[in-house]
Amino acid sequence: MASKEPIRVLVTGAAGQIGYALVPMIARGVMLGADQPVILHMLDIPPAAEALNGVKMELVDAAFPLLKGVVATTDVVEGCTGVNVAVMVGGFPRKEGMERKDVMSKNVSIYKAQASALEKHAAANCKVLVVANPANTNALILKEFAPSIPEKNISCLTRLDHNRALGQISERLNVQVSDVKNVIIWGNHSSTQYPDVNHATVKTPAGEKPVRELVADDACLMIVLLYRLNGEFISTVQQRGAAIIKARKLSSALSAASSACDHIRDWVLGTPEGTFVSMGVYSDGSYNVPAGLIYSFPVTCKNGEWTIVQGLAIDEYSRKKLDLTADELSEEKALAYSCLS
Ligand SMILES: NC(=O)C1=CN([C@@H]2O[C@H](COP(=O)(O)OP(=O)(O)OC[C@H]3O[C@@H](n4cnc5c(N)ncnc54)[C@H](O)[C@@H]3O)[C@@H](O)[C@H]2O)C=CC1
Ligand SMILES: O=C([O-])CC(=O)C(=O)O
Repeated sequence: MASKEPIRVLVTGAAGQIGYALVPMIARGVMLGADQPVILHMLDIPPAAEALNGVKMELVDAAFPLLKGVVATTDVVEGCTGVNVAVMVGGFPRKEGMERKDVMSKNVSIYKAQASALEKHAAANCKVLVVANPANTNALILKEFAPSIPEKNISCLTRLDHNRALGQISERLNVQVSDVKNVIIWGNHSSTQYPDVNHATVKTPAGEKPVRELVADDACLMIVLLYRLNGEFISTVQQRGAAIIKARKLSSALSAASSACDHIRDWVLGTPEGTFVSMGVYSDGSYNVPAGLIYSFPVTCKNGEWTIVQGLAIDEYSRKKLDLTADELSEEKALAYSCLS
């Protein structure tokens, strides 16, 4: 069988800690499939050039059969040229004493410049995933400054939060994580996100059961667990990033890299029948979320396109949570725009 044409994948911030976990996953076929050759484009800034070259040396040393080439560069045009998939991990982190506006203003200028480079030099129909925080708003800026890239092609990562929610349910109900599905992360990749289990199910010997029904199977456990699903469960997922930083003294990296692979794999190759995943995408007003925000929704993917899952019942408690995180995104949007003027 003739081998497939390589797909060019850009990773920005490739010399950083997520980059270091992500590039070997891509080179091994975790992101695009075990039969899909790839050419990696790794972009970072000049102070990281030597470290970036070290990562390139290790990629050569690992002799990945699917890896057909590596471009390691600090030149944004070279980095973006011809790429089919762009994973934007590079950004300006918040440092001690900095205000939110200072961080936003640095990231707005980075994402404005990279948007223009992608628009001019990436392959037609390039799919973009923004990982760097504030992920939703960086993606929105990228969309605004790359008007010729279809808005359907620009997304941000909330799959890590989605996977964290699956992991928490698996641990709490003592079931395999692969048997849990259809949790939803609504909104911002921040502590206002709403991890929603109302539509989640677990595969059991008796068929698929709603998580809430499973919990309710045991009347004694019901009150405790329902309380936890609406309280502790939500705050654990919302605060998981901070808990990892506390434990590792560094933010999540392997789980972020793995979730970025899940996000792109499902987007390109499709979600399994009956399964939805969470992606930060451009809101069209579904679920009365204001249009024009990059907001995390439940989606299914087919033929390289995502579609927001429609018609899910939203109770009063959930409605408030959906609105709260939308309000935060509207504020972030206004802050980002104020940095542009
Ligand atoms: N959406 C999500 O679920 C998650 C997002 N993050 C975010 O991902 C980002 C990266 O995290 P880490 O890899 O841990 O950070 P890191 O600091 O280890 O690496 C960031 C890299 O980006 C590079 N960089 C900075 N400005 C750049 C630019 N203009 N162009 C290209 N590269 C640039 C830096 O030189 C550095 O090598 C952070 O913003 C972090 O907050 C982290 C975990 C989860
Ligand atoms: O909180 C952070 O800085 C990293 C992050 O986004 C996460 O782990 O979800």
